[in-house]
Amino acid sequence: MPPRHPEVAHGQVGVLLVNLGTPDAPTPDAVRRYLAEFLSDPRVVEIPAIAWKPILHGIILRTRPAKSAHAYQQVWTRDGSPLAAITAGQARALQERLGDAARVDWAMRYGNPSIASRLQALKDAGCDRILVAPLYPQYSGATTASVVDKLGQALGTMRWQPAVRTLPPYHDDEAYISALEADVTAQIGALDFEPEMLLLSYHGMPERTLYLGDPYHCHCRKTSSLLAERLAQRLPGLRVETSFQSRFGRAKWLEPATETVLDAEAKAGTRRIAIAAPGFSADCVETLEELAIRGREVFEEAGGERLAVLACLNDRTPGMAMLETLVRRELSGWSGIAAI
Ligand SMILES: C=CC1=C(C)c2cc3[nH]c(cc4nc(cc5[nH]c(cc1n2)c(C)c5CCC(=O)O)C(CCC(=O)O)=C4C)c(C)c3C=C
Ligand SMILES: [Fe+2]
Ligand SMILES: [Fe+2]
Repeated sequence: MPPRHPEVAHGQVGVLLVNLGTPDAPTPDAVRRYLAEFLSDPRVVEIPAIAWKPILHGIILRTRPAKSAHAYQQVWTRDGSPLAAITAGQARALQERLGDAARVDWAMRYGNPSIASRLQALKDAGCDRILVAPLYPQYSGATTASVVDKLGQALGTMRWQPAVRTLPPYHDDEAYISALEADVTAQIGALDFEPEMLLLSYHGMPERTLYLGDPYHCHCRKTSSLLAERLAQRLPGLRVETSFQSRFGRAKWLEPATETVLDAEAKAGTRRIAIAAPGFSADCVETLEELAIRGREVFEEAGGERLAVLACLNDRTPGMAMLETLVRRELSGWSGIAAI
């Protein structure tokens, strides 16, 4: 084969947005495939494989897919899984904002489209400098680090690698806090009732990870305190609390649990609550089903009257302006792209 280097496109900058991943269809089979990959990641379940595999294949993958498929069916859209549809929308919106400065694509850590396939696609399109942006504001080993692990594996198969850098966590970034402040304030202002309390619900993690040095819990708390400080000016009198949702498995998870707070607040007389999920860049089964359907049931059964589950930043203006700022900052210095 003659050398093909001179003909190969190069000199472009790429941006790869990465989120968690989602099943290809809301069916038990597709959910089983997705969960098998997700829950085999040692960053997610930190139990030695020899002990975990029999539990995963013997119990979890026999029982959970049907239950989870039911949850996915309730939130599935014409464009597929909300998480995938919104992430694709974020990539389109960011491409519009960046224009010729960079080529934007998106991938999922588990399932499709894979990090390896979109990394290669960017490389084939001439991107020899690529920013990989895990869309997790708060760092955790199970999310941010797992994306970087998978990126490393993909690079390990490439003869001619692009130069890469990764977006750092942005839990306390001025651009992120301002986007949340603007978005939450606007959404609460548009409600037909006045909430007594704003609950900031983050995805949970096993509590043990906190003692092992994972900064996730501290990052969540920091986001909450920075946002609460801003909201105290904009919405005085609104009580802001933090909780952790989506408990999985038997170990102790970060507390307080979102469900427990909704139940206890209603029983203590709180009638009107708004929930925001600042740790999720895009609405997904965890916000649309767990919070907006099951959370509402818990709150109403305990005597609560109004529950508003606010939308995530998604691909609307405040969130996209934030992403543009974060990405331009990382790209500045690459091909003369200016930071803003
Ligand atoms: C935003 C940060 C997330 C952290 C931290 C996280 C940790 C974590 N998750 C599980 C188990 C499950 N998570 C599931 C769904 C899910 N998780 C996140 C994000 C974080 N997870 C998102 C965005 C989603 C939604 C995916 C979608 O398709 O919409 C699920 C699957 C759904 C279900 O069966 O309930 C599981 C399982 C663990 C064990 C963990 C930390 C160790
Ligand atoms: Fe999760
Ligand atoms: Fe969940």
